[in-house]
Amino acid sequence: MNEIQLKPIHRPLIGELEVPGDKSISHRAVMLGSLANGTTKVTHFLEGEDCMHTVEAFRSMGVSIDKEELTLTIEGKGMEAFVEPREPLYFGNSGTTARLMLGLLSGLPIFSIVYGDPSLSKRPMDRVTIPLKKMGANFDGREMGSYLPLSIRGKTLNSIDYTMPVKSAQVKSAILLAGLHAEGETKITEMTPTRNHTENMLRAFGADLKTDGNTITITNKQTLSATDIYVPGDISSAAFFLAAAAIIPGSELTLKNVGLNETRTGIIDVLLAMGADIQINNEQTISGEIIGDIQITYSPLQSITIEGDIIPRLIDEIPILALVATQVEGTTIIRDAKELRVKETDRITAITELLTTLGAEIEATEDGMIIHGRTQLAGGKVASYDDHRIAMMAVVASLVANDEVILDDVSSIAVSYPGFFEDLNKISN
Ligand SMILES: O=C(O)C1=C[C@@H](OP(=O)(O)O)[C@@H](O)[C@H](O)C1
Ligand SMILES: C=C(OP(=O)(O)O)C(=O)O
Repeated sequence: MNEIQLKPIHRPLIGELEVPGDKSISHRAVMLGSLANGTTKVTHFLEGEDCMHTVEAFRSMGVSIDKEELTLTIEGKGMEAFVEPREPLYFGNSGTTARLMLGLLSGLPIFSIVYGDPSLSKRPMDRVTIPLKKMGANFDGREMGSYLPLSIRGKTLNSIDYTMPVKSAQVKSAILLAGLHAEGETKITEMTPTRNHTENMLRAFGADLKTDGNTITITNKQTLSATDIYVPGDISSAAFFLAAAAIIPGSELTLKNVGLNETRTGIIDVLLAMGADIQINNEQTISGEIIGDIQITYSPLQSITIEGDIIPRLIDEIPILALVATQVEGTTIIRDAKELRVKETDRITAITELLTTLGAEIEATEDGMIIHGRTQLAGGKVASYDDHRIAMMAVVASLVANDEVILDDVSSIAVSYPGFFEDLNKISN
């Protein structure tokens, strides 16, 4: 255990930061770079534990991936060059690695066994194995292939026309990756748009992909061509500092080169709707993704209701938004977010228990939370539930608490934000 005592800071956050690379885009760059023909250079890669598990998986299948600081050089030789991994592939805590790799591995001509840490072993995999089995994929594992560990005997798949029952970019991406190697045309329809980084990056690698409303069609037998990828700053990491600046009077922060893909910017829309003072500068498009600088100046906020189609656009930011809600006037309602129950931990329970310990007025509902603001948070002893986003939320909570917060373990933060405390120090000293 890596317990930490966190003291309130009682001063504004001031300055400029460049947050680490986007986790979703980093995973996808390794996957597509490995499948492509030629050399792919990935810059501003996220060296968080989750993305490193993706890198290690491809190295175990014979792909040469060189890493120098935050630059990867991937020597892709197409899928025929993949070798059978000798050992089971370990995906740690990473749901994205697990779901996307199941799609990719089921269409490769190799046998593999995949597993993860205790948290990942509890997360549902049937949301991808059900549609992949419809494509002919061969899985075996507990409860008919619903949970890791799973074994996969890859083969040529059939295409499908699939309407997704869950709002999940991981499911969409798994089917798209399987569709790359399936016979014919694979069609996926989503009820609500989810993050579209797989689609953007497949296009950057030259794949033939059509989007018509909420339906995406991919044709088979595609050869991907290597291309260089710059990974924008992760808005899900930036969210912790945006939120901190939004609730600490006098704060003024600029977060540089953050990914602003509109399937991810729900946090900005919510903070603006609450009354935050946010400006976006220097917008540009690189490797098919919009990036820009986010400037935030503290201003008093009001409660709102967060529900419906915006939820997938801020799903990973709900822990930090719940903390913001404790610091604004009025009652904030979060609903339609049942997915939080199957993340690294049951995040609805984790958020509610943690913030209650610190004196917040918050109640859990089946698919969200109701939070009554504004409360002065107190100190206390809290648990991270081994979940990086809960741990970082607790750290931000400690900045506005009136006494010391003791957090049981901070090691999970390395999953998505290895330099989190260094970056916090840069703007809080
Ligand atoms: O595709 C991705 O990279 C991700 C999709 C989301 O999960 P779901 O697809 O399960 O909603 C998100 O919570 C996760 O952090 C990353
Ligand atoms: C849910 C998350 O990631 P994953 O599903 O990849 O574990 C997250 O980063 O908050």
